[in-house]
Amino acid sequence: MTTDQGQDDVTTTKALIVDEHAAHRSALSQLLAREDLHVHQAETFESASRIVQEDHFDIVIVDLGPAQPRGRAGLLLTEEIKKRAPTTQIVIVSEDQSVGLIVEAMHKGASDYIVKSDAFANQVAALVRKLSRRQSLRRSKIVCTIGLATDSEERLAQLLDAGMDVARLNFSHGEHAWHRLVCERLRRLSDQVAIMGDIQGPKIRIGRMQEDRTVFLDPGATFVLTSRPLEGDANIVSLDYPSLPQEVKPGHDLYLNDGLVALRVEEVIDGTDIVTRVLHGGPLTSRKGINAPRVQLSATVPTDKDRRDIELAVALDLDFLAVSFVTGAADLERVRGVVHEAGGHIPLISKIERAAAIDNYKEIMDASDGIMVARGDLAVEIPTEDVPYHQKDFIEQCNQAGVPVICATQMLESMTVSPVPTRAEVNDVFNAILDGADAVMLSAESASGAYPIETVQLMSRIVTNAEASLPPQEFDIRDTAGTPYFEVIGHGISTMVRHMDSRGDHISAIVAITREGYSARMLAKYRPGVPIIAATHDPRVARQLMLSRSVKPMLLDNTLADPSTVTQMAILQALREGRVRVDDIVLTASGSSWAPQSHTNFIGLFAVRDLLDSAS
Ligand SMILES: Nc1ncnc2c1ncn2[C@@H]1O[C@H](COP(=O)(O)OP(=O)(O)OP(=O)(O)O)[C@@H](O)[C@H]1O
Ligand SMILES: CC(=O)C(=O)O
Repeated sequence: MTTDQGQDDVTTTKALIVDEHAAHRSALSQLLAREDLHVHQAETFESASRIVQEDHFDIVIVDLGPAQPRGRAGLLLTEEIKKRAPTTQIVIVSEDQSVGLIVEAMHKGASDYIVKSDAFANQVAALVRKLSRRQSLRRSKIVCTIGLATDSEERLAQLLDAGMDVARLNFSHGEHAWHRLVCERLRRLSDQVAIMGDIQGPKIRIGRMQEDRTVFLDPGATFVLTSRPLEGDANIVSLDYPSLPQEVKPGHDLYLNDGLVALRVEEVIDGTDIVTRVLHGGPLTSRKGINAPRVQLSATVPTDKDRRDIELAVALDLDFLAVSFVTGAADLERVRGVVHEAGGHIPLISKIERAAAIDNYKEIMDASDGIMVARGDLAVEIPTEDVPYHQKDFIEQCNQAGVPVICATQMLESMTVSPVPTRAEVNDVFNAILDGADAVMLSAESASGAYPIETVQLMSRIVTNAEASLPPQEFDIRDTAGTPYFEVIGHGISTMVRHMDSRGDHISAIVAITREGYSARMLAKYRPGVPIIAATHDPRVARQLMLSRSVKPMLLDNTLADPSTVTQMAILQALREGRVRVDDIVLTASGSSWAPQSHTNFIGLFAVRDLLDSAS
């Protein structure tokens, strides 16, 4: 049986089910078809062996059957497929839960082993969904703004397959019901994707144009911004910030639509209407933003709207909250207060988009859980040619401090209308990774563009290429002077990776056991140049690590145990999930059971094979 042939290349994962029971095959096929997989079936190992010689499968599910020697034949099939197609993921299903058989299956190359129970078909389907989002080699992260172009379940699934790590919901657009719906869809599709809410802050926007038309402002024309409610046209439009007429003065310049349109204030009439002259004309649509760089605005973050949006963010248990128009640490203090009042705890990402934020950058960074270089507004608030210098400087300071940093806006802007970006845009994404950004972000490209999936796929390829050009150790190992003494562990692990490399013994991953995510971030700060598998029991911590470069969160499927057992279980789980291989050498970082209050204080060095041998 084959599902609908997909229209594009993001829905072509192929799976083969090998099971002697027709009823089991058909039940599982139906479940997998819902995951948009192309599903084939084989009744016997012999027919499966023939099918895999003729066709490539991404995933093969092998039911070992009730007893030996059938099980043995299934393991031989596993070995044969792995030899022929090493990238094929094999899931073994069996009633036999003996450790010896499980270990042997892993040795033969199985990615996972599911013990048959009443719910096994659902378990297999969930695992296959996970495996089909192929383990990406990319270490830096991709943030996608969700909008009307991508809010369907189908599109969201395609964004995930294409490489979205964090979904951004911009509270400047859309009703609460819409944000709630998108969140529910995302959570249904993935327990790993992080969701970031973005509060508007004291951003001034124009109101609606009549029938949401696009109007054109001609240079030299008069244009009025009014606090009176009305539907806009090419002569006048309303404002969503009623005190602006009191706060501007003749001679002030106002920029609309990310600076595409510039207006000079001539006079204010009746305390409500700002009469302006159009300096640079251009198109204008409903709800576009206004920047007033020289105006001392009285509004601060959080606004009343922000408070309502924060309550929603807490109710939806969002993983990050981006805070617009931050000017100092006090703004973050107030936002944090509102988050706590609403009964939540959400890491805050400060958006750097005001001139004042540049002056107060250090205090903002120290008070933030992450930084976003929000180049859209920043390039209007300060001279556009000054932005690249600040981008590099902010990223460098974040890297030094171990604070995750996102580079945002217009990264592949031309792909909103074209399947091919400009050469300069490709360079921009590449260079942001060389600068050291943990994540790169898409705005209109993924929210309202014509090619959202293609844009994410391309961004992922550019990022992977950029990472390949980085030196194996991204930095000269940083000094730990001035940091807490336990950060020496992060420094030490990075040094060990480098030393092992110089001997020709490559470390393939660091497995870090992390309760609150701190140790994984601390390891990432020293940019060891290999994936950090952050093993945690807390799904929220796992999602909040999605923003940090090199950190690959892994939700532990075992229950709490002492730290050394958790480390062993974590390596075995990483092996089952295809994150490490049998021949790999891994470093581990964890706490100890006899100093449970301490931070990470144990480093381990393991050959994965030894661990398997001792478990058998
Ligand atoms: N929830 C949404 N619904 C509809 N369109 C959206 C949504 N989110 C974003 N968009 C569209 O994508 C464009 C770019 O998204 P982005 O989040 O950068 O918004 P913005 O309005 O430019 O700004 P800001 O980030 O300053 O709030 C928006 O101008 C809007 O047209
Ligand atoms: C992302 C955003 O808000 C900006 O670039 O202005």
